Amino acid sequence: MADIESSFEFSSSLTSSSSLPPPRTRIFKIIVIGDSGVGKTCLTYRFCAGKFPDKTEATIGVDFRERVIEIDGEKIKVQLWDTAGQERFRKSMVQHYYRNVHAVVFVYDVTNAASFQSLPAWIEECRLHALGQEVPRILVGNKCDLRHSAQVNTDVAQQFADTHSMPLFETSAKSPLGNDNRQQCNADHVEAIFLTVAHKLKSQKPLVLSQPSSQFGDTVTLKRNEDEDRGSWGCGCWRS
Ligand SMILES: Nc1nc2c(ncn2[C@@H]2O[C@H](COP(=O)(O)OP(=O)(O)OP(=O)(O)O)[C@@H](O)[C@H]2O)c(=O)[nH]1
Repeated sequence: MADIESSFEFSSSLTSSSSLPPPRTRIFKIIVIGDSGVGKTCLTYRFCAGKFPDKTEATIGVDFRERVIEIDGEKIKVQLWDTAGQERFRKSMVQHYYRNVHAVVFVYDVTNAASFQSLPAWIEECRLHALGQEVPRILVGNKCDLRHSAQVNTDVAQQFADTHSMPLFETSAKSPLGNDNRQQCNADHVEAIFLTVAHKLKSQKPLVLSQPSSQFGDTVTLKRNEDEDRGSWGCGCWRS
């Protein structure tokens, strides 16, 4: 079984002067994987910085971006790990990606059939690192602003997503009104996709403290109950 853990970060600035437990921020680690060039950097940048990046270069190893969001009054840090798609830039880092992962986002490029065909290999790589169906996973078809050049049919993608028990989201990290856009494409999905994952993670069963913190200011790790809910999303495919 995958090691599904949730980290809590304690605010050290508030710990010394008060006997009350310090405020804490749950951290959800979400890894974003898929072939090189499918738009992982652009998707994560869009969610964390709110815009499409001016220019990107191939990711080397891993980048991570964070954004704090509030759900039902609780502050949650969404940590997106943007992994390198190119094998030569992945080798040394792979072990680090897969530790303490709360959710996986698989990305393909709707204009690149090969990136869709690579998905089983990415799923297998996750499985080999103990990230199977018990970990929330979603499938994202990116670059739907280039729909006229699409090579991956939505129905085929949906079938694949169903087979692997994942919700499918087709979206664009780029503006829906970009030059190449002929059909309205809901880029707000980028926001909604990651928020959906965060809601899903937050709504999972309460956490049980498994490792006591010796000092406030440390990051402690909480482990989930063994019998937690598995894989039910209650949300379907979002298409533009
Ligand atoms: N039209 C369009 N182009 C996009 C979109 N998302 C990304 N791109 C472009 O696709 C190219 C690759 O994007 P990246 O985000 O760097 O791809 P990546 O998956 O992070 O690539 P690696 O770091 O090599 O794994 C860049 O030229 C982006 O501008 C999109 O939604 N629409």
